[in-house]
Order: sequence, then structure tokens, then C-alpha cells
Amino acid sequence: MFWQDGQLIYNGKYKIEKYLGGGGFALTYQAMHTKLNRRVVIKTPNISVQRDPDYPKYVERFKKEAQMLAMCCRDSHPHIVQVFDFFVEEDGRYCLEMQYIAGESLWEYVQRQGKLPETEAVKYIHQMGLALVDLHKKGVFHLDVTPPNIMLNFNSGIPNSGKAVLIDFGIAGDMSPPSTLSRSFGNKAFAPYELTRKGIRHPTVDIYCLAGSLYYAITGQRPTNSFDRKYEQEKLVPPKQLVSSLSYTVNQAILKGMALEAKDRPQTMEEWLNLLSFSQVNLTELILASDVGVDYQYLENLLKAEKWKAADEETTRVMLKVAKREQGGWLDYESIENFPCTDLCIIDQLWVKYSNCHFGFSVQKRIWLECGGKVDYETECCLGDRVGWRNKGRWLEKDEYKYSLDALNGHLPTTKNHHSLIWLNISLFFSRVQSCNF
Ligand SMILES: Nc1ncnc2c1ncn2[C@@H]1O[C@H](COP(=O)(O)OP(=O)(O)OP(=O)(O)O)[C@@H](O)[C@H]1O
Repeated sequence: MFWQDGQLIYNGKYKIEKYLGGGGFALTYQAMHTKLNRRVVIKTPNISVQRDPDYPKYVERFKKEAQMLAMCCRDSHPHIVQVFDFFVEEDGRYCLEMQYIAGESLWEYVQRQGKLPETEAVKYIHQMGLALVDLHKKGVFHLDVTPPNIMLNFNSGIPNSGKAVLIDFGIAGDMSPPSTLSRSFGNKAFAPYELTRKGIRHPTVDIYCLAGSLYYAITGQRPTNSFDRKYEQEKLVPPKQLVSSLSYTVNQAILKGMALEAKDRPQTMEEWLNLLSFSQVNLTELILASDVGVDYQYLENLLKAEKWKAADEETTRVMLKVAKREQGGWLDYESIENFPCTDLCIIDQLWVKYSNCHFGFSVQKRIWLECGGKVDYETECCLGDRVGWRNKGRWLEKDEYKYSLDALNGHLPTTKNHHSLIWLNISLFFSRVQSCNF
């Protein structure tokens, strides 16, 4: 440790309050800006780095980190730590002054109080995702988005009031001596194995780390590290196996984000957040106000009771009623094009809500988009394969559907008229869902 508690530095501008910690490169202190009476954090290279023959090189990188952070927090992002100053102490030591985040890291929080409720964990991770979308747009990759680097700023005493703030851009600046493995490979349990390759700069690294952080927050356990998965054939235990109440959507989002190979992960942070955002659906009161006076209470009762098959049939019934196509028994081109968005959205929200984001048109639409989002038969087949409406290239018969939560994501509602053939043009229908924007 360089500085003692109470020590004044930089001509008395700062009073050191306490040592917060440090790693391969730097020591971090809590300090008081004596003129402004503002609590800040000061980071400075540690002794071993100062003795390193490459010290000037690290100082250069440290400066770059400061500049990069300053650039990143230029628009004062609520979830990225602010940089205030970069200065050289009288003895030649370089120092970075940053915003002090009152609270504790996600790592410490979970260690102290155990795994978090799904909604709380998703809230923090979603905030980090928004910060990373912003960084990625600026061409910056954090590469170490791990629970110790996610600070939670709490309103004292109010549960679930935390705001997550991303700190420590050390790896993004790539400034550690090569001997410090932890810094060159981030925090092993949360980093994808490809991060060991020099020069890896891609959103999929941050996606893996963030999905791993969510895994930790929700299960209270570190995920199996990617090296052991890659080279020792160890398996990642799905988070739902550890927390059975976890929604299918969040479980899937974690597994996709932590896919071992980068090519199998969502390729942008926005894409990954989209997977997560289905779990953000307002799971409280739904307003069932139809544009055309259709009553959705019976559908809601069936879904609430998890009577999936009856709910599927009722969905067909109400949709034909909305479109005034009861006689025809199927939705033609015109009725799909003009299907009221409000009603489409109500039906979707009911399915999403009661299946815990596992079923619903919006879930199916996301998969349809992943299949290319075109209005053609190839896209329909891709969707059919992904949601389990097709098996080995054959469309299922009406009694072959699976009416349980064990079915594939998006399996229900089936868009099948139970008395006749497929009753709508699937691709056309999802292009309508897409244009309704939900
Ligand atoms: N802006 C901040 N506000 C409050 N606490 C912080 C802030 N930045 C870091 N800390 C705390 O300081 C300690 C050290 O953090 P830091 O990120 O500098 O260390 P590290 O990652 O171990 O170091 P290195 O980056 O050299 O590996 C951690 O406990 C962290 O929670």
C-alpha cells in the first residue's frame, strides 16, 4: 500500500480515506476531494508495475484508459463510472480520479445475501447491457464485465433499489503486465476461452461475460469456466437446473449468451438484450381492452389454469372472431393485414405472461426474425423446425403438438385450426406481428 488512511496527496487536494483494493495493475483508494467535499476514487499503478522495465509503456496505456473512460462517460451514461481527472502526483505517480459509487459490487452483494430474485438480477444485468450497447457503439469493448466490476449503488435500506454501474476498464485498455494472468484473462469463471487470444475485440466477449454474471447473480454459483468446457469436456449446468423457478426465457438467454463458441452467441449486445427483454414484460395487471369488443376473460382463465390445449383452441376462436372470419374458419390475406394490433398484443401478452415468457406471438416472431424474417416458405420451415411444429421435415398433425411447458420455446399458440388445415399464412402473420411493433 502506498498511502495511509488520512494522508493528504496532490498538495492537499485529496485526503485518502481508505484502501479499497487492487489487482495486477493498480491500487484503488477511496478519498475526499477536500475543496469540493466530494468523495472520489483514486486509482494508481502498484509497486510491481512501477518496478517493471516496461513501466513507461504501462503508463501510456493507463493514460489511454483514462482518455477512453473520459470519452465513454462524456455523455454521463448512468451506468458507466465517471472519470473526473488524470494527474501526476508530486513523486511522479500517475493517478486517475473517478466517481465514487456508494454500495458494493454484485460479487459482494451475492456473497453476502445469496442468489438474487430473477427480476432484480435481470434489472442490473439489463442496465449493464445498456451501458455496453453504448460502449460498443463507440468501438470500446470492456472484456471484463464480471460481478466484481459491476457496482451496485443502493438507496439505503430500500430493497431492489440498486442501480448498476460498470467500473474497471483495465482490460479494455489492455494495460497489465503479461505475468498477471488474471488481468490478461479476466475473471476465469466469467470469460470466454477465446479471450486468451491476443487482440480479441468483439461484442460476443462482453455478451459471454455478462451472461455469466447473470448466471452468478441468479444461482449464487460461478459458472463452469470456459477452458474446462472447451478442453476438459466439462458441461455448463443450465441455471434452471439450479433454480427451478427460473423462467425459460432467462435460462435460454443465459445459455445462448454463454455458448462456448462465439459464432453461436447473439452477435450484438442489442440482440442478447432482446432475448432478455421478454422477461421484462409487465407481469402484473394486463388491460384486456379489445379494439373490437372481444372478451378475453375466458382465454385468460384457461391460461392461468395452464390448460394449454383449451387455451390454444380458444385463441383460434377469438382470432377468428376479431377478424370476423368465423364462417370462413381461417384468416385470409386481408384479415391478417388488417388484424387490430391492440388485440394481437393482448393475446400475445396473455400467452407471454402465463407461460412465463415461454409461449406467445412475440416469442415466435423473434424466432421468425432469427430465421431471416422473410415472407416465404423457407422461413416458415425454419420457424416450424425451431418451435417444434415440424419434425424431420414433416409438419405435425393436430394431435402431435405438445401442450406443456416442456415444449420448445414458441411452440404455442399453434396457429393451427383444430378442425381443419393450417389456418393462416404463417410468414405473413409474423410480418403483421412485426409491423404491430411489440
Ligand atoms: N468507482 C468506484 N466506486 C467505489 N468502489 C470502487 C470503485 N472502483 C473500484 N472500487 C472498489 O475498489 C476495489 C478495487 O477495484 P479495482 O477494480 O480497481 O481492482 P481490481 O480489479 O482488483 O484491480 P486491477 O484493475 O488492477 O485488477 C474493489 O473492491 C472495487 O469494488
